Amino acid sequence: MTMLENPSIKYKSFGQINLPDRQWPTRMIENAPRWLSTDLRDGNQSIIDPMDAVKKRRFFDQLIEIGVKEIEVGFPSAGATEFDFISGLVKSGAIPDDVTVQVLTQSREDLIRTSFESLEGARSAIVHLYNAVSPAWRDIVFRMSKDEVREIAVAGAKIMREEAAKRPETDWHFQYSPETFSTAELDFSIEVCAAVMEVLAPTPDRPIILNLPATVEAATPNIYADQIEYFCRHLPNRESAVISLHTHNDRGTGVAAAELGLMAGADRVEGCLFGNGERTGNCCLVTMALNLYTQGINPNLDFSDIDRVIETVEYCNDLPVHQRHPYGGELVYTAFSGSHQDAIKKGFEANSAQNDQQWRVPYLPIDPADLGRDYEAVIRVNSQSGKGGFAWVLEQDQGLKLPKKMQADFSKHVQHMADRLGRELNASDIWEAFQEAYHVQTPDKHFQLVTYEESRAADGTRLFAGTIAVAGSEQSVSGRGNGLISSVVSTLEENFNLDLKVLDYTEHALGSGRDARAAAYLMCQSGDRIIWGCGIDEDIATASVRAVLSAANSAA
Ligand SMILES: CC(=O)SCCNC(=O)CCNC(=O)[C@H](O)C(C)(C)COP(=O)(O)OP(=O)(O)OC[C@H]1O[C@@H](n2cnc3c(N)ncnc32)[C@H](O)[C@@H]1OP(=O)(O)O
Ligand SMILES: CC(C)C(=O)C(=O)O
Repeated sequence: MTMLENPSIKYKSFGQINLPDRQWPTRMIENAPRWLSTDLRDGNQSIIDPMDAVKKRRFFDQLIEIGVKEIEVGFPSAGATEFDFISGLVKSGAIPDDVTVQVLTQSREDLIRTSFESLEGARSAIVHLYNAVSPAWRDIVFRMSKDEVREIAVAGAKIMREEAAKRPETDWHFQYSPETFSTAELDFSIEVCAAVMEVLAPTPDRPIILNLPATVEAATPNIYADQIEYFCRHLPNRESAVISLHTHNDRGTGVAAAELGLMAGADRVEGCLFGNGERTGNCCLVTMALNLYTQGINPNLDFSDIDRVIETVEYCNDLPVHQRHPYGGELVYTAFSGSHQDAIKKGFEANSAQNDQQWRVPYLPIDPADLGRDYEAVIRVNSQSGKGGFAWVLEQDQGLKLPKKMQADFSKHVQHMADRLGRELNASDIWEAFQEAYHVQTPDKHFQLVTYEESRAADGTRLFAGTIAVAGSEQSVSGRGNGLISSVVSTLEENFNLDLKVLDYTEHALGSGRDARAAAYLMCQSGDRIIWGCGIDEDIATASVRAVLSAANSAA
């Protein structure tokens, strides 16, 4: 092979479809399509080690749990593993009444007959026949004329009709795919499909499924949409056909093509979870469905525990789901960077304060909780993070709502830890940094609270008395009146030679029920330093005394 100076000359533009009055660009998707999962066929045929029966069954059960109602369970004539799995599944009674299984076959007599045999006893099933129709396959693979290629399909359809008639106990449905549809002449695809329809005689009540594959994605998604609209407009007896889409992702736009294909008039979408499939994969059903969800359309598929779905898919396919895969990837809701974290934190606060249910959180197109992801997936802290990030983690993990100015103070400690460790900080790292920075319940500190009691004098005045351990030895502190904090501060100043001026104080309840506690935050000036303290205890009064001691420890 010689190297060309400009290899792009090997390829030529796909060109346009002659459809000047195309309607799809002004249409919207308004309803969920019918979904077919081809994970157990197109997905399975493209993985290094095809699934065994155990994996296939686990995948099948997962699809049922998600709510997929049409499932291509395999290619029965591929071999004993496939045949036995399909036949076993049919006989096991594991196919729910509202689920229809589908099998794929080339248009070859022996393979079609084997496919029907595998479905013996099924309540209802779809037999899916295919043959390629585009010029390259006609010339290179079949070495046949158009008429001969059309005849492959017609002959196959006749055998399907015959095999179905032999087994009237099953509710048979037929599907035909003009494989390589998107690179074939549209009028020829229509001609072949119409010929198949003549044999199988579909009606509006018992329609045929015509599945129009972009077997290899070769053009922009608008071209595929044009092809679908053209096909729908020119197919004779259109009302007796369900138009199904089967896109691949060679150009990275398999989902986009399927979305535009729905606007162009299709009724059904075939694909695989997380886009598994030949080469770059099939249309990703997760992305497709959740894209609808974010437009206010119920996709009729349940991804509320997406991690469980990922676990199944990764186990059965033995392939990882990429961390950035739309909706499911481990990192797709995660913000590490400061300004993103700040906006997300504010978004969550605004979202919980608003009355309507409209989701409006910057940087998050979907509520991760809808897919079973919790706060840990959303904000993660490393050296790129800002105060919004760790404040969010502390709030979610410990319930602490740090005052804004204290966040800035704590930020230095977090930055220091992130730089020192050179890795992401998890919730327990941040909590450890916080406890260390503010001497929260650290037993080796200068000032420790030993006892604290509160009572009322006869005239109602608040009295408090406590014991502080200072560098190992115990000292009493006491005070009266409402100025609990200032009393403790002045006791400390008088007895322990401390210089603390209280600048700001906030407190809030922490947790609820039997776990209810309180947190108090204190900002003080000591000389020319600004010092923060934090106290956490069962009641506000004790928490605030602890906050004073926390600040005192920093000042000491
Ligand atoms: C785009 C898609 O994903 S299509 C689905 C593809 N999936 C699979 O192939 C997985 C399962 N397949 C298999 O296990 C095997 O292909 C089998 C067992 C079904 C058949 O194997 P083989 O008999 O060795 O045939 P093979 O698949 O190599 O096909 C080659 C022959 O079938 C013909 N052929 C290919 N597709 C079709 C078709 N859809 N209809 C009719 N004939 C076809 C080819 O032209 C070729 O004919 P030739 O031998 O006269 O040149
Ligand atoms: C058999 C058909 C539907 C197929 O898998 C494809 O064209 O990709």
